[in-house]
Amino acid sequence: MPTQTVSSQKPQPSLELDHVSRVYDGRPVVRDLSLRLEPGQVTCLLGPSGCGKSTTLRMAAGVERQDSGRVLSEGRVLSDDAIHLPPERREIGLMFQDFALFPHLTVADNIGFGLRALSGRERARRIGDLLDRIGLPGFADSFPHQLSGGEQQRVALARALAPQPRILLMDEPFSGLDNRLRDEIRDETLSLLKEEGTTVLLVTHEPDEAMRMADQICLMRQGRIVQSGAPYNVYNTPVDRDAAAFFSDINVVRGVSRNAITETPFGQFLTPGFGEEENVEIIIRPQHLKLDFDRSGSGPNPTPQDGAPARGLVERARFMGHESLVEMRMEYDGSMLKATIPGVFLPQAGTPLWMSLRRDRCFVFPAGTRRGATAPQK
Ligand SMILES: Nc1ncnc2c1ncn2[C@@H]1O[C@H](COP(=O)(O)OP(=O)(O)OP(=O)(O)O)[C@@H](O)[C@H]1O
Repeated sequence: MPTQTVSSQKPQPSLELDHVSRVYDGRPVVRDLSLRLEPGQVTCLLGPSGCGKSTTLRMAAGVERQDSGRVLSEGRVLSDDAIHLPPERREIGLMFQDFALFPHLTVADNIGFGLRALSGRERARRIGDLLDRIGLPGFADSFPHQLSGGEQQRVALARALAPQPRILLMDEPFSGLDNRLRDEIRDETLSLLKEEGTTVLLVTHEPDEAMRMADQICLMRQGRIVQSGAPYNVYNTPVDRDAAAFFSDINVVRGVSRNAITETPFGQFLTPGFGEEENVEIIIRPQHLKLDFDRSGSGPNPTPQDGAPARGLVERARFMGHESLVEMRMEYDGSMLKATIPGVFLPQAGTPLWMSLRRDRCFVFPAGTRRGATAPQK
């Protein structure tokens, strides 16, 4: 096999992209991107449409060749300037959005498509086992057109996993399913992937999907990975304002740093490392903005955890199912802030309420910059 081995002291990732780049028509769409898939883990490439996720996945698969950089598997070079193994020689499974089953083959033959090397008995055993595990034991002789969308998706997953690929690359595999079914199929898929111990790279533009599925999220923007880590860390310590905003609505409180302190209607924030007179943005998610009733013009006492409260008037309140969304207009400067409150809380428009910010959930960034994170305020 025309491959080379690269020595390394660290445990080898199942798949590694090493400084890969891709240019289309003179436009860089993947820029110097490095990524490691750890064995048995689900890694989600998450980002807005057009940021280069699918191109990255196609280079990992070998369907497409990078202009520069390398693709390795367990330290073995799969593709670089000299070598390029085709997809079928990479022991990689692929599953795309249009998971097109072969319409003229039965469910069993679709699942068994990649198992032609096995004996008839072994093949039948593996197909039967997978049919049981996807919850479709009686469907072996059905044809794809006789199945619902969710059932077809399950069969496509079984087909992709049947040859026991070490690595499965999935490009928006759930996007053809309706919302309710999607959650169910995602959970089933994750259980099956974990049972099989498959290493997965999953491309999605949906933060909820990445949070639900991933061991590691790689957040992409304009051809680069701007942040990667466990879902909890990526959500709770965003690298910049846009990274925070990708996962939920955000509130932005603005101020100016003077002597390493930024005054806001919610009290002082420490802004060490900021320039004198530098504009500061304090970001907080709506669920971390607290609301309190107005008691004859005064609010709750300031605390180290929540800083000082600021008063506002309810602009509108809406019931969203499991929570209520309250939009507040700040008395201080007329700006709008949003709070989400669990359960039913629907104050009348014009009601005065006091808002405070959970300090440990605030992110402080220089205004208008990307990737300039400082630590959350303690
Ligand atoms: N074969 C191609 N030729 C020219 N441009 C391409 C080609 N494939 C993709 N592009 C462009 O490269 C950019 C990145 O595309 P890519 O499909 O990787 O993004 P994506 O993040 O997966 O987006 P989406 O979620 O919409 O699929 C896009 O602007 C796209 O139009």
